[in-house]
Amino acid sequence: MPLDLDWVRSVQANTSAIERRAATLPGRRSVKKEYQAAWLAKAITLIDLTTLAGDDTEGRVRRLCAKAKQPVSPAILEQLGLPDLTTGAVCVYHDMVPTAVEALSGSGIPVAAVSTGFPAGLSPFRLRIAEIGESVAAGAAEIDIVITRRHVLQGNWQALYDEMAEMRAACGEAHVKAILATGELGTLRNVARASLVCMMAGADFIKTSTGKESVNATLPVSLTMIRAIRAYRERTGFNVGYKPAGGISKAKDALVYLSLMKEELGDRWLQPDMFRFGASSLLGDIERQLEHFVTGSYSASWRHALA
Ligand SMILES: O=C[C@H](O)COP(=O)(O)O
Repeated sequence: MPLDLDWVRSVQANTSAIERRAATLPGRRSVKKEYQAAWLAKAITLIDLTTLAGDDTEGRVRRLCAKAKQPVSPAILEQLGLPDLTTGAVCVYHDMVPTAVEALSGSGIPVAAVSTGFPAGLSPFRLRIAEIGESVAAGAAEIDIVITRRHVLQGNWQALYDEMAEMRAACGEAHVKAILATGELGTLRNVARASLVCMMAGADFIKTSTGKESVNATLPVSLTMIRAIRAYRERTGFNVGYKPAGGISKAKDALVYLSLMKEELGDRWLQPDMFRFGASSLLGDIERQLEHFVTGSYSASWRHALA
């Protein structure tokens, strides 16, 4: 849709109310036993299993892809009655896209590439656009772009909209997730406004963080972005997906996020085309919990070192 500046400037965020609501979430009694196992299995299908490290190698990416195809040991999956469970996607740097595409071939698991000069997003704009094209040509079905934080901090919504719209166009058929790097946006009001502008410019998903900021996904930020998605849906009829990313590494945290999605947006946002966790180590903890559910004992975390 065109940029609606009146709408953007009218958006406010009541920080203390958002923080109060977010603080009630982790302390609640959680689901137990088979209900917990079912929610954790659901969480696995929503993970963008990620490696975004300077020392990534083809070998590491191939191991990660094997893990995405078979996220939990076959014995546990058999007991759960879920033999075909996979993660939602594998997320890598552009350079690793061909390796991931080859390793996942035939599995139906999409490859997501972080493009546009990730994580700072400050390389020349034409190079950021070219990088998207190269990632798509290499087989990435999903592109995680980073926005220019400066545009938000300066309230230059037109520049943010134009940037996002051009990146959206460069993605073609690929799905685009807009990383806001919320830890660098200063206020929750900025987070809400940036979310809205990216949705207006065509983002399929809005995503909290690169995982490289000093503050990554948080519940107050998530509540702010989820409410922006809800407002956008109510006003335009378009569903936009949500991806919290960075620092989500415990199964119990995943359950809190899923309950938040269910309460705020409903079951539609518990499907892989509407919700993802961006996480490098969450799967290992979920696997431990599922093993405990099936065997009654906890395994050492080193047994689940990968992912
Ligand atoms: O988008 C995904 C993040 O980079 C992953 O962050 P994490 O390593 O803290 O799970």
